[in-house]
Amino acid sequence: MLRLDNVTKVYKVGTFGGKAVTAVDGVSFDVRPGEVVSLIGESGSGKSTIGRMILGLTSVTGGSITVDGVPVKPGKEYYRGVQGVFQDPFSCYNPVFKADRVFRMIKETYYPSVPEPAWAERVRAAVQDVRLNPGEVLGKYPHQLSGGQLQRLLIARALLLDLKLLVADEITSMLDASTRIDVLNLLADLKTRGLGVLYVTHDLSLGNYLAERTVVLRRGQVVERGLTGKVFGDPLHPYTRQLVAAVPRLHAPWEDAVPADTCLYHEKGASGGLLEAERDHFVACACGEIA
Ligand SMILES: Nc1ncnc2c1ncn2[C@@H]1O[C@H](COP(=O)(O)OP(=O)(O)OP(=O)(O)O)[C@@H](O)[C@H]1O
Repeated sequence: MLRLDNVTKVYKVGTFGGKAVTAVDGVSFDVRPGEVVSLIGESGSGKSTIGRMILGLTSVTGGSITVDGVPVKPGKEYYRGVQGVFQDPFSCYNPVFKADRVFRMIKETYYPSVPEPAWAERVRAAVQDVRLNPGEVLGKYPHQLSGGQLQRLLIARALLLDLKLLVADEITSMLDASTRIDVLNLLADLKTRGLGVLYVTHDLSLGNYLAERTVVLRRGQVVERGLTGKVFGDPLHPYTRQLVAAVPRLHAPWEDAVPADTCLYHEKGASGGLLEAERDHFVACACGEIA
């Protein structure tokens, strides 16, 4: 469904755009219907840039991004099937309007001919689907709702469309632990409706909890990707090993990652792209990481 092929993003920065920052460099992966793929990497690795390109919020410099074979095309039809939810739910609402105005905008744009009572029923159902009580949340201003409630209303809003793909960018980072799990479980529910979810996070344990497949990004490049159990159960790239070793564990001391002394990619004589080390488990060259 979502497919990125050799995608690159170069930002022009500095006076008159004289300098170039390569934020994303030759990235390829896909998201299938009914699965969550997590995009993991340190700050500045290019995760949000990838999300923004998929949502048509910034242009692609090279390569291609398609949804069901169709290139990203910002506009009404595209956003009917592809939506984003972001880290700070408050920034998505206008504080002077009641929070459920986000639903009104969907109706005006996509469903102007649906009669009001039928629309109100659809909104109520979508709000219940995200485990909120319509009577408690509809009709309130954003400041009268919690971050978790606002985040869920944004997901409900997305559910009112014929959604194929949801880009969820750090959506749980401002939530407390119990609300975070609620929202994560909600994303997991979306899978059962056949939606694809790209879950952007720097938190490996949340990605591990939720995602069928994982893409590990470093400095704009994919260093490892594949089935989540394989990527985190048997990390092949030194950077992924560092990430796994850095996950805090209760009642256990921090562990150092085992330093890599060989590059699997070159050991296996791979060239170009990623090495398929085993089925559904790919790794990049790690020569630059070997001491
Ligand atoms: N609009 C922009 N103009 C210039 N450079 C940008 C722009 N947006 C991002 N960058 C640069 O691109 C790189 C990737 O940024 P991006 O926000 O995609 O990373 P990220 O992995 O999402 O980071 P974080 O986890 O901190 O949000 C960084 O070096 C960043 O400074």
